[in-house]
Amino acid sequence: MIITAATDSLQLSPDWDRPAPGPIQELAQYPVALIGDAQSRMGLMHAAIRPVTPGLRLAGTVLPIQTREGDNLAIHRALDDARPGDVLVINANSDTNRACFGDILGELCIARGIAGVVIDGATRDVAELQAMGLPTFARGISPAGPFKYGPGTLGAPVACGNVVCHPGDAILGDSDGIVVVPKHLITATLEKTRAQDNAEAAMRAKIPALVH
Ligand SMILES: O=C([O-])CC(=O)C(=O)O
Ligand SMILES: [Mg+2]
Repeated sequence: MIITAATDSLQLSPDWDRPAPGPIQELAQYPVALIGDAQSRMGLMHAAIRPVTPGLRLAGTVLPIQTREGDNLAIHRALDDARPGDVLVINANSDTNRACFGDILGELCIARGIAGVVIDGATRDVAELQAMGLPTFARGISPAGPFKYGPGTLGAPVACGNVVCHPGDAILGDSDGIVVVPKHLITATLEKTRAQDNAEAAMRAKIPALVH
């Protein structure tokens, strides 16, 4: 950690297997809405979780973090063990009055190859996050900074935007919002998404004939 703080209030989990990146990168070619349709319109986060770095798409695998609202010790500690392609998925108890994330953590994420950040809570420093190109989604934005005392959990499933997120699940984001694909369903969802895309292309092809 780049901060000096006791971490005995944090609960750590054993490491987990990450799914192969190929199918997730392929899923990332499709809109979040279409992926959601392919999984029966389930696994989509609450509409309050919005992009705060417009235009930056997100695709990677879930690294779940639970932190007390207004505190980010757990996020600092999580970055010690994070792997390239991980997405920080943070349950900050939906609190939007105090940010738990910002540009210094953002720079650490970039250095570690983190694919993006999704926060059921608030961030700050959004201009800097946009400039560094870190896809960031959050329930809110606040200039108020966080404390660093814990408690928190790392690597245990968390709720984020009403969706239960397990370590290693695929997570994708675009200007519409966020979808989570359970790890064991990534390949099946990719196939269904392709089929849904073909079905929509067939519908679009009929449109010109309707114009007189
Ligand atoms: O102060 C904090 O811990 C949050 C923040 O703004 C940063 O990481 O830059
Ligand atoms: Mg900052």
